Amino acid sequence: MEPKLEAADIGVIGLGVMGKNLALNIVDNGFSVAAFDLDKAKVEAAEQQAATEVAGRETRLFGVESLSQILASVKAPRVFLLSVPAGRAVDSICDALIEAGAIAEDIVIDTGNSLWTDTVAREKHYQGKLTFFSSAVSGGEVGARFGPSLMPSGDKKAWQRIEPIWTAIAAKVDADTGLPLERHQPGEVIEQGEACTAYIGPAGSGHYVKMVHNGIEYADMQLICETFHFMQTGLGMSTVQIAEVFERWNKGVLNSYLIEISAEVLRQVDPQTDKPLVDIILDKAGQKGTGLWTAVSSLQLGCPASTIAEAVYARSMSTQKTLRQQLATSLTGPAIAAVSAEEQQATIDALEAALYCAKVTAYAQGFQMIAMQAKEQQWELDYAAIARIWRAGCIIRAGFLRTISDAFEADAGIENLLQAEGFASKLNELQGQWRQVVAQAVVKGIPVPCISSALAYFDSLRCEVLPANLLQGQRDFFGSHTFERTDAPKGEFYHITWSESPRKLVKMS
Ligand SMILES: NC(=O)C1=CN([C@@H]2O[C@H](COP(=O)(O)OP(=O)(O)OC[C@H]3O[C@@H](n4cnc5c(N)ncnc54)[C@H](OP(=O)(O)O)[C@@H]3O)[C@@H](O)[C@H]2O)C=CC1
Ligand SMILES: O=C(CO)[C@H](O)[C@H](O)COP(=O)(O)O
Repeated sequence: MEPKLEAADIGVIGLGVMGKNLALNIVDNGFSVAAFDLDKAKVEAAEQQAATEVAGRETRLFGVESLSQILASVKAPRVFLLSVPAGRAVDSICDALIEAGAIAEDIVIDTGNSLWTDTVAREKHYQGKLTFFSSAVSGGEVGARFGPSLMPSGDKKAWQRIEPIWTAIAAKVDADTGLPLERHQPGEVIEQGEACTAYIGPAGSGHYVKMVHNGIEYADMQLICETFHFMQTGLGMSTVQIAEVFERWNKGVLNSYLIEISAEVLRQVDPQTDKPLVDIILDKAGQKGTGLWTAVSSLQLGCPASTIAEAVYARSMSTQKTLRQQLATSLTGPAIAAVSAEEQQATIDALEAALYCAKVTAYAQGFQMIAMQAKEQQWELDYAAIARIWRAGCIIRAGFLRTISDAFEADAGIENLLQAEGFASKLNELQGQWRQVVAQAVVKGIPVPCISSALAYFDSLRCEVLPANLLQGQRDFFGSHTFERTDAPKGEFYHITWSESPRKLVKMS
């Protein structure tokens, strides 16, 4: 590999699933790329693909053998895109770049799923040595190749420098319809439409937004899985019949990438056994941490995100396979009776309504978390823009993100999406079917942790008075923790002298 010094518009470091495809996407859009990976074979594969996949195209991707070579191969002011596993690899590359001669003006963009607090720390740590910038990416392999959703944050000058590349490679949506303008072929470019990227805010904010995106992704996926499980075990439907239901749902309010791919997965036959692939896939879910980080952050913020947290627990529960296998024989549940065709259809309709309502709660929880964190960190975020850049390219892209961006455009100050008229009226209308699904699941003994916790979230938000009054009484009883009164100003605290007789009310200072 002969480095072409001072030639490339950008250097890409890490040519795995995401890095290679982002590099090829950048090339499609007319920019030149110097590419590096620890694994030489990956560099050669990327070079080969860039050189051959579009007939007659001038090659704009060339590989380099070291970080020193990549530094020598990118036009100043230099920009480097990192696509490596979150954690130590990010720091080891930054440190090695500095040792190899990187300077403060060089921009290093971390596109991995890094923990947002690490990003905040890195921006500070590398100040004066290089410009550490971050841009979370969503869209998986195909998104990276043909148009991801990009969530950049950090130094504004760095953003001005990279914006043209980001705008070019991001997914696009039609400005009038809000629908994705998709491309599927190497070499294809979409210049019109709105790009699914927008400067999010100061360092860490983009990774926080991406983390919550993934939390919503966990919830969305688990909710779909619960409807699948209900149809399979409660309604006795085959995987192909359920795929047909998902295909129908994808044409309605549930229109989304995750519904679309769920239907495809259900239609897939295992090449080895000719059985539905889903029946062969072991029911133990993996996770890399972003959903868990979202759940932890919600607890730290005191922002209820129970639908998201239940989705993380559902993955953990799935991994307890041996325990479940043992208990499946000793813990009994109700027998599930066969249902009539009419009952089956009514239940499928109710499941569609329940899935829609529960999905809205996951987005409401996610957006409220982002707003609460923004307040704590003093980030000024544009929530409508965040919803807009999720309309295409990312894993949670869905028709209804337009309703979310419309809601924030109408009132940027809403605290929770359930305050938006469009969502409130829809959930009010559909809640009967949502309740029916949860009730039937309980009667039949089918676990629906996310759908049911979402309903509890909805019902809690509807409750003007929650039993936290009794709870405060309990706390005061055993620990003199005090309570506020409904008939006194907020911030005044009272205590009952529980162990005295007669008990007295004491106003605390
Ligand atoms: N896959 C996905 O759908 C998405 C992934 N992400 C995030 O993007 C990042 C990359 O993910 P993905 O592409 O899937 O991961 P991969 O494991 O496929 O790719 C990572 C690449 O980085 C290389 N690498 C690791 N350390 C170094 C280093 N020190 N110097 C140079 N190269 C290095 C690896 O090489 P080697 O294999 O030889 O170690 C590998 O080729 C992760 O943070 C991930 O969380 C974000 C959105 C979606
Ligand atoms: O960021 C992503 C999509 O938006 C990745 O696909 C994510 O890594 C998937 O997470 P997990 O492995 O925990 O399911």
